[in-house]
Amino acid sequence: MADKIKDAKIIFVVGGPGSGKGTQCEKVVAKYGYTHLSSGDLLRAEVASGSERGKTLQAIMQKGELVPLDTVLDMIKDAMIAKADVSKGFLIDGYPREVKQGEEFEKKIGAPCLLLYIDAKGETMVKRLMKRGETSGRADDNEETIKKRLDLYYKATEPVIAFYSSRGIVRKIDSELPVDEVFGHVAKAIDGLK
Ligand SMILES: Nc1ncnc2c1ncn2[C@H]1C[C@H](O)[C@@H](COP(=O)(O)OP(=O)(O)O)O1
Ligand SMILES: [Mg+2]
Repeated sequence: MADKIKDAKIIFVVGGPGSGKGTQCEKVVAKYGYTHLSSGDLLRAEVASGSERGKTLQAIMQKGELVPLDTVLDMIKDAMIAKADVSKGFLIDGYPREVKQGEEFEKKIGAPCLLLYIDAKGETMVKRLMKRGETSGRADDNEETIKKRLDLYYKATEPVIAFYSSRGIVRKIDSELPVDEVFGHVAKAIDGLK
């Protein structure tokens, strides 16, 4: 089963909460037909299902903490396998959150050919998340949880970027720009793939 996705084009989309990962991924889907898998969306769908696992996940996410690695990875892998036959490539959005998650992903699924590093300033991310929180209904889009998520991002996720930089697959995207300009740079990075 996993063989089907071994040779797939895999792009990691990494950046802080509210940096614009989801926004850019949607545009990539529209232009390139890639499959967008947001680890956060997969987890929130599990929460919405009302399952026991969902209840445990909700408590963790509400605190702004990372859910157990195996849970996220299994969800991503299942979703990738489900799309393997029709997908031209996969955008893995919001994963890896820490270096260990990247290592496990590569062991169980495959290696990314590109890491899009969606970069915005801390104050910009807070501002965007507070605004998103007015309508998102997300339990973690509140001031206290936002602060925890940002701290965790700097501590756990920034090392992910350093880890993949040494492989030469990181493209840093300035996400302070208007959405369409940001996308121009994202598209250039994707067009640069073999
Ligand atoms: N380049 C940009 N300029 C202004 N606002 C942006 C932006 N990119 C995203 N946003 C807005 C849309 C959302 O309300 C909010 C967070 O974006 P998002 O795509 O949901 O972020 P993420 O998925 O990284 O958490 O910021
Ligand atoms: Mg998102």
